[in-house]
Formats: sequence, C-alpha cells, structure tokens
Amino acid sequence: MDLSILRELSKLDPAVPFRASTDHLHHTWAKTFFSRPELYIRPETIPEIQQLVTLARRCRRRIVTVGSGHSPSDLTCTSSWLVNLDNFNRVLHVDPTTGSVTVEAGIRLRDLGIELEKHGLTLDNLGSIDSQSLAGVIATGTHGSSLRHGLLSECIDSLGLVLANGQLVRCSATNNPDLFRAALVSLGALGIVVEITFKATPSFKIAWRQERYSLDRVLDEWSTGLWTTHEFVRVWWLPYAKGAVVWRANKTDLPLRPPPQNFYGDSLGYHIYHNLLALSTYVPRILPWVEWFVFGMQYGFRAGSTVTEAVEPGRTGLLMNCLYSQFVNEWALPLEKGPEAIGRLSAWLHGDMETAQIPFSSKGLYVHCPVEVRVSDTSLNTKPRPFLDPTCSDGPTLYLNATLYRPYLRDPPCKDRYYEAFEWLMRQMGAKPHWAKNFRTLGSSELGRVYGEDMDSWMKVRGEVDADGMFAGEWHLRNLPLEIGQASDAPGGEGLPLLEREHERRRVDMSGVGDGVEWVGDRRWQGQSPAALEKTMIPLPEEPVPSEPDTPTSEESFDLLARGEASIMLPNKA
Ligand SMILES: Cc1cc2nc3c(=O)[nH]c(=O)nc-3n(C[C@H](O)[C@H](O)[C@H](O)COP(=O)(O)OP(=O)(O)OC[C@H]3O[C@@H](n4cnc5c(N)ncnc54)[C@H](O)[C@@H]3O)c2cc1C
Ligand SMILES: O=C1O[C@H](CO)C(O)=C1O
Repeated sequence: MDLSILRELSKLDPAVPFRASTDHLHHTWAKTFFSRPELYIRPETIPEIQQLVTLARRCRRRIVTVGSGHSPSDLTCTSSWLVNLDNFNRVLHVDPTTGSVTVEAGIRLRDLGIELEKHGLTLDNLGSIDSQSLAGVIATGTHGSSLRHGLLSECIDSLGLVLANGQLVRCSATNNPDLFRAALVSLGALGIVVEITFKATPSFKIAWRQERYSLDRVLDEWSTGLWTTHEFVRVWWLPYAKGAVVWRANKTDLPLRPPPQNFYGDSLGYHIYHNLLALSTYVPRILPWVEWFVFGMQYGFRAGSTVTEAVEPGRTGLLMNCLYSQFVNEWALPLEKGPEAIGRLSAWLHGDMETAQIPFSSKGLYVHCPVEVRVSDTSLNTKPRPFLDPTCSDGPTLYLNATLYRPYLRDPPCKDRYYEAFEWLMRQMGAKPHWAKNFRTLGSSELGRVYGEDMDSWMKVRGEVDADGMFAGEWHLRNLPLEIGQASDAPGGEGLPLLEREHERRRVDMSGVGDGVEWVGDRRWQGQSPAALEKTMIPLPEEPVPSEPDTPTSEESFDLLARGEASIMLPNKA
C-alpha cells in the first residue's frame, strides 16, 4: 500500500478500523468488465465510511461504491478505491403498523425480503432478480413491469449519504429535496448512500399465468387490456417466431402452488440452450431454429398451446431465471409508441427495410431472443421525481430490452450491428437509455439535451456536494455534461481534480476465458513521491472524523500495510 496512505491513516482515529485489501479483482456479474482497484474497502459502520472518505480526500483518490456489480457496464470500474457495503447491511428499524423500514444501504434485496417477511412485510415491486443491493437498485432507476407501479425507488422516503467532505447528510421530499431528487438516481456520483428509509407493503402472494401469443395478438391487444388486466405483466418477444410469451400476475389469497418443471430451468435444458448459443457464435444462422426449439420446449410450440400457472409468494414469484452472462441494452419510451417500435425492429430483423426505416443493413445478421418488453407508470407517483428518471412523466412507459447472451463469456458476433440499429431506432423514437445497461455512448451533450433542466438540476447538486469529483469517473464524463477543466492534466488541477480518467481497456487476462474487458484508470497519483502527493492534499475545514495527528501508527500495522498483504483488516490502533 502506498506509504502516503499509511501516513495519512496514522493521523486519523486509531479506534476506527480501515478494512482494506489490496489485491481485489472486481468484475460485473456478467463478467463484461473487470478492474483492479488500488484498495477494496468494506466498512461496517458510519464512522468507518466517514474515515475512508476523509482518507481518500487527503490522499486525492477517487471512490467508487459498488453494490452487487449487476450493472453490466463499466460504471463500477476503477483503479482507485472501491468501496462495498455488503457488511453494512443491517435492518435498523421496522414499524409493522406503518410499514416504515430503515436499513443500512448495502443490504441485498433478497436478504431484505427475508427480514421483512418476519414482520409480514415485503417490497411492493421487484425487477427480474433480487441479488442487487438496495442502494444499487435506487442509483440506476431499476424497474419491474407493472402499470400500477413506477421505479422500485418509488417507496423511498429518505436517504442518508456520506458526502465528499465526510459529512453525513439526510434528505427527503421535505428536507433537502433537491439532494433527495438527485440521490434517487445518483449513478454513484454524489457520495456514499448509507441509510435508506422506505415504505414496505404487507406481504402478498401472486397467482401467475404464462402463455404464448402471436406477435399480431400482442400488438392488437396493446391498448385494449394487454397491460391492464393484471397488476404485473411482462412480455418476451421472440422475433423470428413472430410471437411472444405473455406473463401476468395478480395478488391472490389462493394456496401456494409451485410452478411446473421447465426446460431450461433443469440442468439438461440449461446446458443444451447454453451450448446451442455457443454454437451460434460460429454458425449464427441457426439462431431462428434455436429460438423455435428452445422456446417451444420451454413454452409450447404454438400460440395458445400451453398455459403455465402457479401461485407463489410475491417476493420470489415476481423474479425470473436470467440464465447466462449477457449484454442488456434497454430503453424507455412512451408506451403508445410500442407497436411502431416493435413493428419496425421486427421488419428490420426480417429484412423488410421499407417498413423498418432503419438506415443499417440487417443482411446476414442473426440475434438472440427474447427482446424483453416491460412497462411502468411513474406519472401516478406523488413523490418527487428523480432528476435523472428516464421514464415518461406524463403517462405510462415502455421498456424495450434487447438481450444478447454471452455463452461461455464470449460476445456474440451480431452485437455491434444489432445495437447500432436498435439504438438508432430508440433515439429516433425519443427513448432514453436505462442508466445501468450496455448502451453505447450518446455523448454527454445529447443526454444533457434530452434531460434538459432536470440534468442541469442534477449537475448543480452534484457540483455542490462533490466539487472535486471524488465520486466521478470516465463513465460519468462520457455520459453527463461534466466540466473537467484541467482534471486530466495534473492532480490538483482546476475542474474536477479527483475525477478518474480511463487510461486503457485491455483484454482481461483470464487464461483466455471469455471476452471480458479490463478497464484501467489513469492512476495519476502513481509515480508521485509522498511529498509531491502531500502538496496536492487539500486541508479540510471540517473534520467529521476525530483525528489525532500526532498518534504514531504501530510498527506492526505499518509493516503489514506496506507489504500490501491481501485482505488485511487494519484496526488503526497499536
Ligand atoms: C441478471 C440481471 C437482471 C436485472 N434485472 C433488472 C430489472 O428487472 N430491472 C431493471 O431495471 N434493472 C435490472 N437489472 C439491472 C440492475 O438492477 C442494476 O444494474 C442495479 O443498479 C444493480 O444493483 P447493484 O447493487 O448490483 O449495483 P452496482 O451495479 O454495483 O452499482 C450500480 C450503481 O449504484 C451505485 N451504488 C451502489 N451502491 C451505492 C451506495 N451505497 N451509495 C452510492 N452509490 C451506490 C454504484 O456506484 C453504481 O453507480 C438487472 C441486472 C442483471 C445483471
Ligand atoms: O438487465 C436485465 O437482465 C434481465 C434479462 O435477463 C432483465 O430482466 C434485466 O432488466
């Protein structure tokens, strides 16, 4: 570990542990991106979080907070300090009568669900999985599929954040409302969210039903009940079959009835599908047949042929099997534009360029299914909207998610051409990308324009709480209208001196397994002598963490750290 870090650490409260390790390899769940942070820090208390922020500020380091790494882009990559709150995940307060719950922000949705169930409570809406951290779900605008619900974060009443100056601040609709609206989709760029208070709902069961439709029927019923007969509805469009799987659920008091076995839910079907996808990397033209075979085995070969039903707890029944590593490219647009968007993309995939009106060739291109088709309605929400909410404010929203699997972690050959055309169509139709997913950059100015005053408001709050860019990196620079000044030139430069630039991307060295990319930051602090670095350290007016500047670090702790041993838990104490 860098000696200047140790020196600064020795000046802080020795009673507060600094739980850092030095050899962590970070990767996204999908193993799309990897990075090697200088330090991986897993705090367990708020004083520890405040201390690490103070230390980062003094050592001029960027901080990235990572939840479960389920965002498949390079959003959580860093060569600087990576903070994870998996050990800061307790339920602090539950009021079973009002449903008000306060938790530490690192809690995963699954663990939260189990805890809430003990009090007869649950979350009122879920996406496809429950592995994410609650803070991560909020930070990117995660959604489920229901016209009676908006973003998952709609249940949030207040947030506590540790900001770049080490202070813990709280915000809600009435207290610091601008910070609250900015922090509801923060993209990790405001500070570390540490406490979350939200409204849980009485636990419920759902009765769900799933059947195959023709695409024509989906489009015919689009405005006449497809999305409204049930509280939760999602559609998987199978482009080559010109069909779809429609899944719908309502709350129920019926007794639990587990779902029947299904093809790729079992080991054999799972591996058959995986290997067919792997084969399609070399022989892409088999993909229409793979779609026919796998989804026929899974859901029946003809529209209306097989109906699957079950009754499950909402907490698990709303989830789905997401199978393999994947790219996900998802956009939000007004629900009424769905038939046109699906019709044009369908035409493009089938080579009908006149109907598609998409200026790229689809000749010889074969893609994976499904395209996920989901909805939400955030216009019903009476609470403050997140500034960076990509959904429609004046009516229901449709999400189109072009999923591409990465069999055995290999990228499919259709990716660039498919996403180029898909994104062109989405932009032409006025859609906005889901922040967490694999959209190629639109450029910060386009997103700035698309979000207008809301982006200005978000940027203003960001600038106020993190003037040096301690929580900003290349992903933010690429997608948000940040002013970096001379940030890239020198530490301590004007603009956002702590913002971490990308130095390079390289094929990750994993013995040739997969097409994952290693993201490498500029590590601009390297090569600086401790004395030179110290010159760039900004003294702080307020010190939230008690410090004892003259307390020497014990020889023993110092040696351990200097050797850079992995997984050291440093009680900063003799
Ligand atoms: C298989 C799969 C299924 C998915 N299903 C859905 C779905 O149905 N609907 C949907 O909308 N999305 C879905 N997603 C996307 C997922 O919900 C988001 O990527 C979510 O942000 C992941 O949460 P995480 O805890 O992994 O956060 P990460 O991916 O680790 O981080 C996401 C962002 O949150 C920030 N962050 C995390 N913790 C904190 C904190 N304590 N303080 C401040 N910032 C923080 C990070 O810095 C980063 O900017 C899915 C993803 C996968 C891989
Ligand atoms: O990002 C996502 O992955 C799954 C699809 O497999 C899903 O529903 C998302 O959203």
